[in-house]
Parts: sequence; C-alpha cells; structure tokens
Amino acid sequence: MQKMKIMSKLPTPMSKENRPGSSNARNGARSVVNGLSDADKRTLLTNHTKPIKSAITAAPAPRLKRAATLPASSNCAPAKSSKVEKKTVTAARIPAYDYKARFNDLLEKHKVMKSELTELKEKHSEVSDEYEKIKELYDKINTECNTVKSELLNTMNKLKQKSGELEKATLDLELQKANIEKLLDKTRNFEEVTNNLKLKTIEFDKLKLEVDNVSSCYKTVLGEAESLRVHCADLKKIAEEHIKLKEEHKIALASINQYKSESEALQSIADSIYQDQRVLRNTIQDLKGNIRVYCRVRPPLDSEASKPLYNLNVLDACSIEVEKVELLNSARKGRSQHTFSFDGIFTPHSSQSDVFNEVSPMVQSALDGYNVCIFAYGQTGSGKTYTMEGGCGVDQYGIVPRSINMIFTCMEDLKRMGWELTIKASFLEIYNEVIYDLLNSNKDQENHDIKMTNTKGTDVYVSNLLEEEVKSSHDFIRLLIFAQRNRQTAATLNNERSSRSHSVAQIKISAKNDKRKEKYTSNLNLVDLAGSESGKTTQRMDETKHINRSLSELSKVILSLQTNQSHIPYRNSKLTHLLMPSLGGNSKTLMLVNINQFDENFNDTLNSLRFATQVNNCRIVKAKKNLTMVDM
Ligand SMILES: Nc1ncnc2c1ncn2[C@@H]1O[C@H](COP(=O)(O)OP(=O)(O)OP(=O)(O)O)[C@@H](O)[C@H]1O
Repeated sequence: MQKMKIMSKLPTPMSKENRPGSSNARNGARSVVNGLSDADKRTLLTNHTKPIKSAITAAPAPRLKRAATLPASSNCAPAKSSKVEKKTVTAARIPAYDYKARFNDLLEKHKVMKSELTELKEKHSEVSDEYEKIKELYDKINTECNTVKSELLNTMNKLKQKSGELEKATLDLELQKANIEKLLDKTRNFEEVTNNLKLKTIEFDKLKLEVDNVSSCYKTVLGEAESLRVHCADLKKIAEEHIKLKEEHKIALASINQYKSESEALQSIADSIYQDQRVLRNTIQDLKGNIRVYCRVRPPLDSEASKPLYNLNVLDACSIEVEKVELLNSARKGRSQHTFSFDGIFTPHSSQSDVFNEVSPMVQSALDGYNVCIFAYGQTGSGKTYTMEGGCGVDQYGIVPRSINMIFTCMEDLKRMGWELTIKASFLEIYNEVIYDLLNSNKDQENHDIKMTNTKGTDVYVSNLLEEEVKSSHDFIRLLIFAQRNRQTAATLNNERSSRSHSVAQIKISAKNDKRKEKYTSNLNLVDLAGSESGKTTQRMDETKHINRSLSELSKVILSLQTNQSHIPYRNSKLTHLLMPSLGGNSKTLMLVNINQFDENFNDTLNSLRFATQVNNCRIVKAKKNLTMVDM
C-alpha cells in the first residue's frame, strides 16, 4: 500500500521543461522531491533513486570544472582543483602589458574551454540518451504503476468486499461459535444426563433384580407359609393321631409280645413240621427207591418229519411198549415188540416243567442234606442235553437251571428257619477218561485227578478244579453259559466231542444252623452222559470203547449196589469214581433215559431201555443224611 502511494505521487511524464539539466526540470524534480514526506523520500531513494539521481547529478559536473578556472583568490574554489587550475596557479604571472602573452594565454584557455565544451557536449548527449532511457523506463514503470494501481484498486475493492464478507463471515463464525458453545454445553449436559441415566439404569436393573428376588422370595415365603399352615393343621391332626397311636401302640406291643411268643411256638412247630416233612419226603423216596428211573421220549423235529418211526405205545404212566416190524426180506424178519416199566414216562408232549416236577424232590433231598445224582442217559440226539440244560428262555430251562432256581427259592425259607446256605458250583467234562475243567478256558490244563476228601472215603473231589461260589441263580446261569461255551469250543476243535463226552455240573450245598447247632454238606451232581450208541469210525471206536467202558462200569456199580456187594468197583472209570458219593449208600440217584422214535435208532433205543431197566431194578440201601452236630 505504501509503495502504491509513493508511485501515485510521482510526476506525470516529463515535458521539455522538466528535462534534466534544465532548471525547470531540476526545479520540477526538486519540487516533486520536496512534495514527498520523509518516509516517501526514503522509499523513493531505496527503490527509484538511481535514474533520477543520475539525472539530477549529471548536469552539475561541468560547473565544478569551470569554477576551477576562477582566480585563486575566489573563496568558492573547490577542494578538488583540475589540471588547468593548477597550471593557472603555477604559471608565471603575465604582465599586463604583455598582450601577446595574455592573448596566447587566452588562446590557451580558449582551447581548454573548447575541449571542455566538446567534452561537456559529449557528456550532454550521453546524459540525453540516458535521459531517454530513463524516460522510457519511467513511462514503462508509470504504465506498470497504473496497471498495478488499477489492479490495486480492484484488489482493494475486492479486499473491501472480502473484508466485508470476512466481517460477515466472522460474525457468522462468532455466532456459530456461540451456537457450538451452546451445543457443546448442551452435549456436555446431555452426556452428563446420559451417564446419570446409565447409572440410574444400572441401579434400576439392580433394584429390579432385587425386587424380582424379593418377589420370588415373597412368593416362596407365601408358599412356605401356606404349606406351614397346612403342615400345622396336619401336625395338629398328627399329634392327635399320635396320641391315639401311642395308645394303640401300647396295646399292639402287648399283642406283639403275645404274637411273638405264639410265633416262636409256631416257628418251632413249623421247624418240627419241616423236619417231619423232610423225614416223610425221604421215607416216600426210600419207598419209591433211591434209584429212580424215568424215560423221556423226544418228539421229532420239523426237519425230521420225513424220517420213518417205529411204534411206541405209552401203556400207562410208568410203562411203554416199543415195536418194530422188520421187513420180510430182512435178516431179522418179523415183529419185534418190547415193554418197559420205569418210575415214570415223559411222552413227546411232556414239557420241561413236567419233567422237573418229578425231579424236584431229588433237588429237595439235596437241600435236605443228601447226596444226589441226576443223569441223562441215551444215544446221541435223544434229547439228553435238552433235558439237562434246556433251550433258550425260562420255559425251555432244563433240570440244571431249574434246580438252581429251586435251591435259591428254598434258601429264603431255610433262612427264616435259621439255616445259612453256601452254594458252590463247578463244571467238568470227561472225554476219553480225561477230566477237563469247563470253567477253565485254558487249552493246556493241569491234570485233574479224583481224590478222597476224607479217610472214610465218603466224599471225593477233583484236583485243580475251579469251584465258584454262587450268590444267585443269575450267577450260576452265567457260569453254566461259560461252561457250555468252553464245551462247544472243545467240540469244534475235536469233532463232535460234546456228544462223546460226559458233562457234569456239580452243585455243592453247605448248610449251617446256629440255632439248632447243625450243619451239613451235600452234593448235587447233574450229569449229561455221552451218547450210548455204537461208533462206526476208528476214532469213534476208540471213543465208544471209553464210553462203553464207563457206561458198563456205571451199570456194574449199580448192579453191585443192587446185590449188596462188599466191593463196589467205583474206581474202574472216572465217571463212577466221581459219582461215588452220589451213587453209594448215602445217596439218591435219578436217571432219565432219553429215547427217540426213529426207526433207524430202534436197536440203540432198545439198548438204552434195557440199561435203564437194569438200573431201575437196582435199589440202593436206605440213604443217610450227611448231618453232623457241631459245637458252636
Ligand atoms: N423234548 C424235546 N422237545 C423238543 N425238542 C427236543 C426235545 N428233546 C430234544 N430236543 C431237540 O432235539 C435235538 C437233539 O437234542 P439234544 O442235543 O438234547 O440231544 P443229546 O442227546 O444231548 O445229543 P448229544 O449226545 O449229541 O448231546 C436238539 O435240537 C433238541 O433241542
């Protein structure tokens, strides 16, 4: 702005009068300079002095030199004098008369002045050129200055406008700022309110929870109070009833004591009745005979429906008639008819439970303390295993599982009478006169020998034989299944071995009655004998020899017992030796002879029925209970 002011104060383009060198020009310049303020002068000096200065200072130079020509006495002589002046000073004084000298001197001076003039002219033209250049420059600057000035004016106008706008904007800004401040204040207030609200919400939630808890507690308390009210009412009733009951209790106690003494009396009567029953049962059995023989005829299976059958007539409950008519062209032509009588006959329609109903007195005898042996005899496929072990399902259970069920059922009754029973079970197989433990699944078993339990030789045991205590029928059946599996494995390894071996399930009953100071041990041997038919192959011959030997030894033992022989050949076979305590005098034996009705098996059936008749004819001396009195 300052600069623009200065420029505006500069003179307009120079006229002839204003030219440098002329007094007018000098005066004009001087007046211009004088018209400026001190500050403007300083600015002009720094920015625009050069051309003006040179224009101002260019002219006076010749004046200075000319001044030097003035006489030395003049006061205004400059400090720096020229060569001419020196010469003038140093030249000898020309006398006034010497006009020639003076003329020469003047000529000389004229020359000098002339040259000075020429010099000055040259300088003048130089200055004029310079002046022209400066003028041009000045004009240029002036136009520029004008342009700048107009631009400056425009800009100033714009600036004014802008500053107006700026002021307005500033005002707006101030207003906005004020508004923002207000808004910020509001926001701060709002945040404060929000925070307070949040805190309040948290507090509200807490309170709500507390209220919920309190209300649920209240509800519970209400419920409890209600139930307490009910309880109180009940308690009142109970208290009343309690008083009544107390009275009744007194009366009941008296009658209980009376009943107790009566029950003790009844218990002793029941005991003696049980004893009498035992005696009676055994008397009946003695009367029936201690060796009892039943015959069971198995029905043909569906798969065997086409097989020809021989005639079988059930004459009565104890007798059957078997009849075969041989073809006329056969060697043994004619009719073959045989009648057999036993303690009972089970027809093809008899169920497993029918069989067990007849067998159960024997199991009862074992529970009463007698050694019992139940065995199934017959040819392969006649139904021995089915009779002894049975099939799947409780209905199909054979003698072995039913016996154990009965033992455990009776055990409860015996417990009430003060008897404590321990049941142990072992399972073995005799194949080719070698004993195998069926509870031991090891292939290589230790040797099993039959040994005497005591010196009297009344009881035997098998060495290295596993004997498991059973606490329930379930325990026993688990062991039975395990033994069956072991027997089947051995049978698979050794072609049809199961049919060619004797299988024995031994149940050992140990009973103790602390009240009566009695105890006894009895053995229940349940035997599934090997097939009694004659073998056909060499291996079968070998097996048959062993089977026949053991079966004939069995018949020999039974015969010897029948004829009251002093020596009974028990030890001649493993089977008779093992069954010695159950076959001897102090035992009861039941044999089931199993037959089928197939024509092709008629001869084997006849052999089985004959063997059974032999056994049936044998009557063991009266069995003796293994009862001992003990000091307890
Ligand atoms: N009374 C019966 N009622 C129905 N099926 C029977 C009866 N007796 C035996 N069976 C069936 O006849 C088949 C042969 O019976 P089982 O195996 O008991 O004969 P087994 O004399 O034991 O033969 P093995 O000497 O080969 O062991 C079996 O399938 C068995 O289920």
